[in-house]
Amino acid sequence: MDGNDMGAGKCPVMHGGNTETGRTVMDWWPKALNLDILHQHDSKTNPMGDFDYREAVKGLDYEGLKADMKALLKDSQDWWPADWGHYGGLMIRLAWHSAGSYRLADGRGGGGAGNIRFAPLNSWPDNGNLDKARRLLWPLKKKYGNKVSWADLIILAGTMAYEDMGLKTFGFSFGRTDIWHPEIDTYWGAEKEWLAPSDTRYEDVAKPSTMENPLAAVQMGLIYVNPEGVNGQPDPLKTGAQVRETFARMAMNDEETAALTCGGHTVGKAHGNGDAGALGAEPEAGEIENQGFGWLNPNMGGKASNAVTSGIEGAWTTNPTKWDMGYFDLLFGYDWELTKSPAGANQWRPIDIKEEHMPVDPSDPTKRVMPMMTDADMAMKVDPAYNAICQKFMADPAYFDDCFARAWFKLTHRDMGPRVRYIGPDAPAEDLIWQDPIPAGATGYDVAAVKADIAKSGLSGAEMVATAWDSARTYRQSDMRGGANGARIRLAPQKDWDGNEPARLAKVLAALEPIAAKHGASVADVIVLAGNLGVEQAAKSAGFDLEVPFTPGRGDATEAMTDADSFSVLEPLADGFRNWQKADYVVTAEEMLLDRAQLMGLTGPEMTVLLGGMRVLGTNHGGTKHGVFTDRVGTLSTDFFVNLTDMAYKWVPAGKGVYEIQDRKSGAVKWTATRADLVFGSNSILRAYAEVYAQDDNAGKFVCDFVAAWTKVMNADRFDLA
Ligand code: HEM
Repeated sequence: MDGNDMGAGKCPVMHGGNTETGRTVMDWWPKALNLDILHQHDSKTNPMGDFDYREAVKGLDYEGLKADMKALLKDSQDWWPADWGHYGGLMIRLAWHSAGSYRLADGRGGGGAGNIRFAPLNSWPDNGNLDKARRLLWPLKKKYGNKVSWADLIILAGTMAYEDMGLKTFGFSFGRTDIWHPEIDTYWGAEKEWLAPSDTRYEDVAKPSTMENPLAAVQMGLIYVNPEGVNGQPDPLKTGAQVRETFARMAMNDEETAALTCGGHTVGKAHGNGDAGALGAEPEAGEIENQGFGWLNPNMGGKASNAVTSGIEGAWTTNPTKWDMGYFDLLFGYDWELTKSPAGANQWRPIDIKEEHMPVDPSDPTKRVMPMMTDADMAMKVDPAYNAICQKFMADPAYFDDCFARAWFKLTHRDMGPRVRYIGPDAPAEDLIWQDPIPAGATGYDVAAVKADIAKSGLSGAEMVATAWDSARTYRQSDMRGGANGARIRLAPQKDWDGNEPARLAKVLAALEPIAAKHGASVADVIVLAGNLGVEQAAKSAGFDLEVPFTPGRGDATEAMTDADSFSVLEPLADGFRNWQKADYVVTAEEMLLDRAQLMGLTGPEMTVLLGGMRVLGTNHGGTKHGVFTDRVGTLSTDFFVNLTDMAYKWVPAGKGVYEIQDRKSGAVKWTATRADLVFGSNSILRAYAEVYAQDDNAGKFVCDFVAAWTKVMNADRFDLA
């Protein structure tokens, strides 16, 4: 019998492969660790192979693309006609929704990778009709090809739209590399239903700060707030409070938030002139013949004014294709009353508006139509703090222009990391505090002499390794912040974080800072060099004479260059690698370990080898016994893996998150461990990795792999070398 012999009652179709996403082999155990988040964006899913986009874009005809973009914005297509013959509003919304998924808490989301091309973002209710915007851009993507990524093209489209409509922008950087499948590490919320009521993600929806972290949108499928009000109930004051919290979670203060909202709605319009219920499915659920288009509107009839997107209908200003002060003129020039759009959405209407203040119909310049405000726009007038900021903008339009231009630049560039990563002729040269600036460091000093002085400093190997690790571990690839470069570990707030053991840190810095000064090296370099020395000494006591690779040139940041508030989100609440944890976190130690490894850009084997190494180097927090798996602390041995897989021991729970490693025969407690340690024996994949390093023939491989992973962590933020 072969696979084609179908017995009675069996499915007549060959169906051997798991070809749908609805059920994966791991669905049986939804609580199992999702190690796949460490192995995304594999070269096998990338049609471009090892193509280096950030190099290729340097050969782009920048001015040609910008001119073509401005022409495209005004070239209305019959299949999706432009409002007033200008796609500016639509493209700005595309760029804003691309960038606006960024959240400060974990640095994930944002427009830096072109993820809006894929589900779920391509099908979020809030991203309605942005599929059209991307398809409109296709001719330019096709023409400029490999030299421009989708991610860059999308942000450029919004920025050129503003420029074309009259704003002097703050600049633009290329350099966003596309991904080729959706990120699987980003947590967008636990809801199973689009636009489920806000209450599911708040402890108390009346208190915006109680929204679940790291989320930054009030409902599943929205970019920020519900435009109709909290849970769809209009009340501008309450909506204003949610606007404040959601934008703060995107790293925006009140002034930036007001500038963005008012400047965002200075151009374009909302679409709700028809029956929202008539729209087809979102792109990911669409019929195959729709070719990736969603929200198909049977009543469009080739007319821009019939479009339905949010369900809200109308423009905010009299001249919606011009960068001007029109938003303030109408919002503050009239009183507003609640009304419903043709699609039934809650929105606000001006009372007794003068005919000449009404915008014209997007499809018919001879007809004037009502403008509108959303509940979030009304918040700009009703909320006292936003109102005061708007008064300042109205009194000084040049100030408003500058605030908006800077906030738009921050919105669209924040997740690109430091300024050294910017590419192209329009990248601004000014250092901005949110870029976490770091001055260039010295390279010409005598590295061997520095190391010799560190060796004489009296610091222990564990002290040196732990300090270098603490300095580097804040790095997150999600928005390329943190890391050892800048030596911000010696500044507030980092120097005072519990996890950095302030007393031990102060002692180590007091020993290393004079050495840095003596040799003209940065403290950042000397911290890493000390860690490398600690690793070399530990390898030597295991019988391996090696030198950890080192490249000088890190700089030292100052307090003035450090936005202390925005650094507080980088504080590790747990670090499974150092077996350190604050008692009251909700996810388990192994989940924290996995999350940190993903943010640091480590693979599963790298995470394994680093953890196993840290456990024998004696770097566990505060000298507690947890997680010391060896009788020869400070030797870079495979003891963690050997002991973990040794049947002479058994593992016994001994209180919250702590386990005793007992000798099976005598019952004596040999060591203690936490969940972050035990998962390397319990998870089937991690155990397979652990077994590799426990094998007799892999002690040398372990040391090599540890040094390679360590070097990767120490250099993760060296964008100056890229
Ligand atoms: C307070 C948060 C915000 C809310 C609740 C909000 C809500 C909305 C809604 C409901 C629409 C109508 C979509 C449609 O039906 O086509 C819209 C459109 C638009 N939004 Fe916002 N928005 C917010 C912030 C922003 C920001 C920060 C920007 C950019 C800086 C922006 C730029 C735009 C633009 C340009 C359009 C017009 C789109 C077009 O002409 O097709 N919005 N917004």
